[in-house]
Amino acid sequence: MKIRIGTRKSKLALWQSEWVKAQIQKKYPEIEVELVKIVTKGDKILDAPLAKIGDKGLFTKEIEDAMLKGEVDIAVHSLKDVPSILPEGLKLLAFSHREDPRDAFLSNGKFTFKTLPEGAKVGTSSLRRKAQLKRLRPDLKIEDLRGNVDTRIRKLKEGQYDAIILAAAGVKRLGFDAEIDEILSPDIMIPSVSQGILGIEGRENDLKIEKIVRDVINDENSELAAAVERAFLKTVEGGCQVPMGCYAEVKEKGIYVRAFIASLDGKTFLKEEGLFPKENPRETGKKIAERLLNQGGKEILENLKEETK
Ligand SMILES: NCc1[nH]cc(CCC(=O)O)c1CC(=O)O
Repeated sequence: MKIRIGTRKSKLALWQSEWVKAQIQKKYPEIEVELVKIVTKGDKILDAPLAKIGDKGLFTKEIEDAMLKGEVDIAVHSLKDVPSILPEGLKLLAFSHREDPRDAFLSNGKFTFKTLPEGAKVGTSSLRRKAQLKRLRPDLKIEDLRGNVDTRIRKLKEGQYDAIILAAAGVKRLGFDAEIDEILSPDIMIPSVSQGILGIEGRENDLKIEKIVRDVINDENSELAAAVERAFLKTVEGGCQVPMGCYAEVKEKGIYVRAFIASLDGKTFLKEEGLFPKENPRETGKKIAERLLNQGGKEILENLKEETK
C-alpha cells in the first residue's frame, strides 16, 4: 500500500508532512509514504497581507483539488489555515497532539512585551495579533510582516522591526526556540483557532486510510479543542479578515475557553472566558460565538466590511 501526502513546500509544511510520514512508517513499516509538493495561491502572493487577499482556503485549495482528482491521498495542514467548511467529498481524518498553542514574542534578545519602548515597531499582518497588541499598547506601531516563518525571522534580524509575533508552534517545529524572548500568555494574547494543531485531511470514503491515520496521529484532547474552536470560527465567519481568537484548553473538569472579537484598533474588545462541560463541544463553540456576536460583535463585523471595502 502507498499513501501520497500533498504538501506545500515551505520549510514548516515539509517538516509537518515529514513528521506525519514518520509516524505512519513507525507503526506501519510496510506502507510506502510519498510527499508530493504542491504550490498554493498563498505561497505565490507573498507581499499582500492575508486579510487583504481575503480568500478562504488560500493555503489549502490546490491541495484539496489534487485530493479530489486522486493525485494525492491526504494533506497535512496547520489546522489554523483550514477553513471551517471543507469541499464536498473531503473531511478531517485526524487531529495531532497540540504543539504550544500560544504566540511567541521575538525581538533579537532586546525586549519583552512589557519593556518594549514607546512607539516601537512591531511586525505582524494578523488582525488578531494587531488588535490585541493595540488594546494593551496603543502606542505601538504595527507594520505588515508576511512570508514563511524563516523569512519573518530573517526580516527581524535585518532590523526591519523592534519585535515580531509568531505562533510558538511554527518557531519550535523549525528549531528556532532560542530566538523566542517571551511566550505570550493567553490572558494577553488569545491564540488563533486551532493554532498548534495539525489537521490531516483526506477523502470521505477512504476508510482504510482514515483508520491508519487516526491510529497514528489522532489526539482526543486536540479533537475536542478543535471542535469547540472550529465551531466558533464557523459561527463568526470571516477567518483572517476578522480580529478574533478562540482557545479551548482541555482540563480534567471541563474545557476552559477564552474567546474574543475586537475592532481593528482594539478599542472595542469583547471577551468571553470560562469553564464548559466536555459534552457537545460544537454547541459550546457556537454558544460562545453567539454571545460575542450579540454583545456587539455583529456591529464590529459590519464596520469591518465597510472599512475593508
Ligand atoms: N498564518 C500562517 C501560519 N499557519 C500556521 C503557522 C504555524 C503555527 C501553527 O501550526 O498553528 C503559521 C505561522 C504563524 O502564524 O506564525
